[in-house]
Order: sequence, then C-alpha cells, then structure tokens
Amino acid sequence: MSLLRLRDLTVHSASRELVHGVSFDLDAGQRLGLVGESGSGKSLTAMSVMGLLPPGLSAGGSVLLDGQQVIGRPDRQMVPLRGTTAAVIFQDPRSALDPLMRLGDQLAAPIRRRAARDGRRLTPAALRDSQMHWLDRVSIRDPERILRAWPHEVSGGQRQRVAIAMALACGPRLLIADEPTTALDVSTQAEVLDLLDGLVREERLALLFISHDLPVVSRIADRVIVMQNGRAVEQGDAMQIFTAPRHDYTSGLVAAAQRLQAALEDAERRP
Ligand SMILES: Nc1ncnc2c1ncn2[C@@H]1O[C@H](COP(=O)(O)OP(=O)(O)OP(=O)(O)O)[C@@H](O)[C@H]1O
Repeated sequence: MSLLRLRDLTVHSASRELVHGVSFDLDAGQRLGLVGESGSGKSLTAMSVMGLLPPGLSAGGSVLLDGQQVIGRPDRQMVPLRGTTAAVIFQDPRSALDPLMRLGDQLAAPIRRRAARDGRRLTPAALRDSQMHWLDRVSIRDPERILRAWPHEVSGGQRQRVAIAMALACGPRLLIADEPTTALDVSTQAEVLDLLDGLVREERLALLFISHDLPVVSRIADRVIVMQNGRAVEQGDAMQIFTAPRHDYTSGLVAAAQRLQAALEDAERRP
C-alpha cells in the first residue's frame, strides 16, 4: 500500500469544480513534483491531502494517507495525521510561525509533540539538545541567537529553515512543500532547495513538491505531474518531461523556462 494514494480527486466550490479527477501514488523515498501555472490546482490538490481546504470548498474521490481515508474525515481525526504522517512547508514561512513567539519556543512544540507520541519523557536538557540538533540539520549557523529570536528578527531564508526544522521535528513520513523557495532571493532559493534535497534523502521521506517553476521541480523531483486548469495533463519522469514534453501546455512551460534562463544568462554576460 502506498504512503499516499489519490484516486480521482475532485475539489469543488459552491459554483464550480476546481480540480478534476487527479490520481497518483507516492511511496517512501519518492519525490513527486506538481507543476503548472498559477491557478492550475496544485495547492488545492496538496491541501486536500492534509484535509486543509479553505472554507467553502469540498473534496470528492479518494485520498488515502497511510491507508486512512482523508476525504470526509472530521478535522479532529485529521489532527493526529498532520505532522506525524505528513507535514507541510508553505511559500511564506510566516504562515507556519507565530509572530508573537520566540523561534526556540515554536521549535519546542513539535519536539514535545513527538516525544509525547513516542511516550518519551523530555527533560529541559533533552529538549535543548533536540532544538540544537534540528537547527543543525537545517544548517543554521548561529543556533543560540535563532532560538532566542522573534520571527521578524531573522531573514526570510532563516525563517524558512526554522519552518523546515519544525516540519521535520514532528517525524513525518511525507513532506509537502508548496512553493517553498518562491518568496526567497535567487541564491537563498538554491541553498534551501539543496537543503531540502539532502534532508528528504537522509530522512528517507516521500516528497510532494509544488512549484510553477519547471526547472526547479525537475531538479528536485524524480516524477512530475503537469497541471492545467485543475487537470493533470501530463505525468512522467522529470527529465523526460523537461527534455521531451508530449503535451503542448508542457512544451509551453519548457519554452518559457528556457527563454527565462537565456535572458538571465544574457543579463549576467552584460558588463
Ligand atoms: N477558497 C477558494 N474559493 C474559490 N476558489 C478558489 C479558492 N481557492 C482557490 N480557488 C481557485 O481554484 C483554482 C486552483 O487554485 P490553486 O490555489 O490550487 O492553484 P495553484 O496552481 O496552486 O496556483 P498558485 O500557484 O497561484 O497558488 C484557481 O482557479 C483558484 O482561483
């Protein structure tokens, strides 16, 4: 049984269908990218997996997360699955962080939750060790300062690293990353992408990576689903999709990415 199995997922608002029949499987250690332009249904697909659709929207079809049906599951029964089976990182780390709490206290919460789940007693020293461990895992160079800092006192890249540490500290088996690097500057984007790449491999997580940026997706994912207007229009090996797309829409995404790349290289060459 797959860790995540979607069959004919649909998402509707009161007036229309927004996601039309998406199906895929994802197992431990696999990395699946969802790519498509803004509004193509990537986030709604991912949020359906977490049972986190915005109010007014509902899902149909089947989403099995570790064998448990998510569609129609009451929210209080979703809580144990969030964090423990699947965790999510968003584009804007501020959505995962409380502006009124020091980062160290925020990181302590998933560490405590995991210890309680495993029936472990957590001494203050063990909590501190675990906070330092997770900050080290996300390559934070000055962990003492970060633990004491408020979210607004650190850079966007550091906030995203702390958000990644919080997501992983729960011990999930599936990580959903929804445009996790889009809000960062280009060099921080590359660093955070490399970090995620390493962590997902070392922790042997399944990854569902969402982005409008096909080159970014094909760098981190082995398999890609291309979404357009709420439908999965093409699925396949990441390299094949990038080098030999079969669908016109995917060819358009590849051509746009190549034009952008050429323009960036051109700008770099200019004195
Ligand atoms: N709460 C909502 N109520 C009504 N329609 C919505 C709601 N949220 C999203 N939609 C619509 O559903 C469609 C898919 O949205 P979704 O956010 O999944 O797209 P996306 O591919 O993730 O795009 P983006 O990268 O811009 O987030 C869009 O047409 C969007 O306008």
